[in-house]
Amino acid sequence: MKINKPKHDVNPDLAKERLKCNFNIEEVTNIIDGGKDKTVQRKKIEDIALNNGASLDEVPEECLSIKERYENAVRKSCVYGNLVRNEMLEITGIENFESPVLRRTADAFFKDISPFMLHLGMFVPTLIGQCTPEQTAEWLPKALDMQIIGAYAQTELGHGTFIRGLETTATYNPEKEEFVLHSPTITSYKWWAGGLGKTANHCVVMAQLYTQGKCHGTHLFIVKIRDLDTHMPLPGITVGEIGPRMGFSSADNGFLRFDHFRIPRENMLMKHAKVEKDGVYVKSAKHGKLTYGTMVFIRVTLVSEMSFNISKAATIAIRYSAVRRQTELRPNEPEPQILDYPTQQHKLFICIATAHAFQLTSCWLWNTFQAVLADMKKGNVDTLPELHALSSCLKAVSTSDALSHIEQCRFACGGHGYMLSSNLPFIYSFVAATRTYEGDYTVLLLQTARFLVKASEQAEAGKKLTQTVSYLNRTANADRLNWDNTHEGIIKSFQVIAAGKIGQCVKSIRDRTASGMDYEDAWLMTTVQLVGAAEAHCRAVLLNTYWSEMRKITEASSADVKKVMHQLAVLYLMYWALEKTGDLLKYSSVSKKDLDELQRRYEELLAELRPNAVGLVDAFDLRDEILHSSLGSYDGRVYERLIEEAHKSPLNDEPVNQSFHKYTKPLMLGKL
Ligand SMILES: CCCCCCCCCC/C=C\CCCC(=O)SCCNC(=O)CCNC(=O)[C@H](O)C(C)(C)COP(=O)(O)OP(=O)(O)OC[C@H]1O[C@@H](n2cnc3c(N)ncnc32)[C@H](O)[C@@H]1OP(=O)(O)O
Ligand SMILES: Cc1cc2nc3c(=O)[nH]c(=O)nc-3n(C[C@H](O)[C@H](O)[C@H](O)COP(=O)(O)OP(=O)(O)OC[C@H]3O[C@@H](n4cnc5c(N)ncnc54)[C@H](O)[C@@H]3O)c2cc1C
Repeated sequence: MKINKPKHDVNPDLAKERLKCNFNIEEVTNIIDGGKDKTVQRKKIEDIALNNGASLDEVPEECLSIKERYENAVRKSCVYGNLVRNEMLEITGIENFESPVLRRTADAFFKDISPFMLHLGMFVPTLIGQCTPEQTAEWLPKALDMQIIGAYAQTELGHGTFIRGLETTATYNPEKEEFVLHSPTITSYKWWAGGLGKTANHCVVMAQLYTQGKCHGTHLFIVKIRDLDTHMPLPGITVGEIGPRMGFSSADNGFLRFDHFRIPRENMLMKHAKVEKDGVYVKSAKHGKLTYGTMVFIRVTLVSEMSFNISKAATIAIRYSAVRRQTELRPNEPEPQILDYPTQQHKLFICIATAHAFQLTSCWLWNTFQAVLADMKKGNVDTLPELHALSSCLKAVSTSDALSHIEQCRFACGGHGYMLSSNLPFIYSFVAATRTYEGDYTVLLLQTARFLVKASEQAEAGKKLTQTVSYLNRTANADRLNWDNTHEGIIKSFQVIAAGKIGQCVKSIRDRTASGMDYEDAWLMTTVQLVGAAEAHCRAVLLNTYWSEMRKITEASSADVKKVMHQLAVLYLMYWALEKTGDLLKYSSVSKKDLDELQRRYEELLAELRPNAVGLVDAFDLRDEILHSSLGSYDGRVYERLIEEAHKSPLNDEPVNQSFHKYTKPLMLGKL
């Protein structure tokens, strides 16, 4: 495999690590990419995007002022957008405009975030999923060609989670065949939408639809908010940026207020429900929640996004841990590489395994999503609730796990991991937002719990359940599972834990209603348990999917690759079994002796994986331009890069800062 040759000598410790690797790295890269041809395609696209140096910043993004950072990000977005439009989409095919390969190259341009991200990330998918064929013909080519730039304005100052509580109104006027968009209260300001503040000239707006004097709930509208030539906000539109936040600092998350702003009837996105010219409302024939489709789509894509982010953090932390030496183990012996500490391996090897677990699960989820879309095309929406439950819990758990693993990667890099030049803080703050946006963690797990409680009741009634909950048919009446210390045994025990927790939730709700509580209160009182049950279900799905997909995908692999992929999956199973010993003790016959044995095997496995650690992160094949890290580059020149980055700090532009003469010296002389 062609590796982008480092310009400098590779750090000797890192070079030695690469000699130790006992499997074919290229083979693993091909598995991650989804095949050899996909690796070739990805590399071709990366060469187009990255070889001309357009992504490089003279001054690091983080050293710029807010305005400069935004302006620089727009500049790079335009260069990048142009490359996507003119060269990259030709290779992926226009239908793959959200291919992870494009997503990956975008990271080389933006340490933080592109102000255009939501244009391709949400605006375009909404047009694809919510427009009639006529609307698609009108809007989509312009959006894909970037003649118009869009945002997705759903959340308001007062409501994000509870979509039915949104207050923006769209009132239909049949005489003029127009909708009037209005923000009636301060809490109805649209708030948060990425790219809305300064970049977008259009946006998709979620608003309460009124026609013939009746409210029909939230629907989507496409709205032009700025003049295409001058970029000035149109009359009736107040738009701006919401201010600095934890991350997302090179983008313009926006606010938007409508003052009786008129749009043509054709601007309601009418694939599912519509308003006729005379004002008659025609509801969706298929399902009431199809306007939420973009959210489901993004939740599905976020699982692969989390795999990518963990793989970046793991690459940085593992390469750094191979270079970094700290603390004598024995007097007069060289300090060991910190990667030799089992505690360090415990923090980091699970990250490699999780990146693979999420990647394989995301492919499986994507196929499930495509199958549901195909069903819906034929008018069958029966599979939608399961997809909603699955995408909700996988989005919640993958973003939450990614966040804690990335934080562990930062801890694993000690003080240097706190430097922005390590890139770990950027990765962390980006992923921190994913736990909240597109549906908060708790809220989404409670959506899954609704589905699980219904499924449990169906299992109780002897009905056959769909695939992801079919374990409830087998385990509904099981009390404590007989512990079986095999891989399949661990997966089964997680299914029994999930079934036990769901059963306990159903019992709590029933006990509470039997004692006089109404159903809503009984549900509310049980929500802490319900969140735990949905998380347990998600763990069972993740473990089962990772294990079975790993076995499938490595069927034709070489023996060494099979072995290392198998070791990672076993590590994942054991890690989670040990994390959840309390649940295992409660729901299975596992003994202290069994758990001690599991712990011993886990520690041995860390040691077995140790020689392959650097090879495994090299297999993610993340170019230095994408990693943006002083600690994680391929050549391991950690200390040299930290010093080079320090010299880029604007505070080092002059030997004495003016504040000394203005403030410090007068203070020292008692003249302040
Ligand atoms: C180069 C390419 C780059 C690509 C990059 C990709 C990465 C993209 C990054 C994007 C970056 C930032 C994006 C951030 C964007 C946003 O955050 S947009 C805003 C997102 N907002 C949310 O997610 C809000 C969360 N809230 C909800 O989803 C719903 O309100 C909630 C589900 C919580 C409840 O909805 P209600 O309308 O109140 O519904 P209920 O009455 O509770 O439920 C009724 C039944 O409907 C079922 N339901 C709900 N949602 C769905 C759904 N989506 N699909 C199918 N079914 C659904 C629900 O379960 C109930 O069913 P039941 O009655 O139990 O059978
Ligand atoms: C970086 C970023 C980018 C974003 N981009 C966009 C965008 O482009 N477009 C857009 O429309 N929106 C966007 N959002 C908004 C985002 O979708 C919402 O913030 C998110 O859905 C959470 O909603 P909320 O802010 O109303 O939180 P809240 O719902 O107010 O949550 C606050 C707390 O209350 C809890 N809670 C709320 N409801 C319940 C319940 N029913 N049961 C139990 N607990 C509950 C939550 O768990 C949480 O702990 C973005 C947000 C961020 C942070």
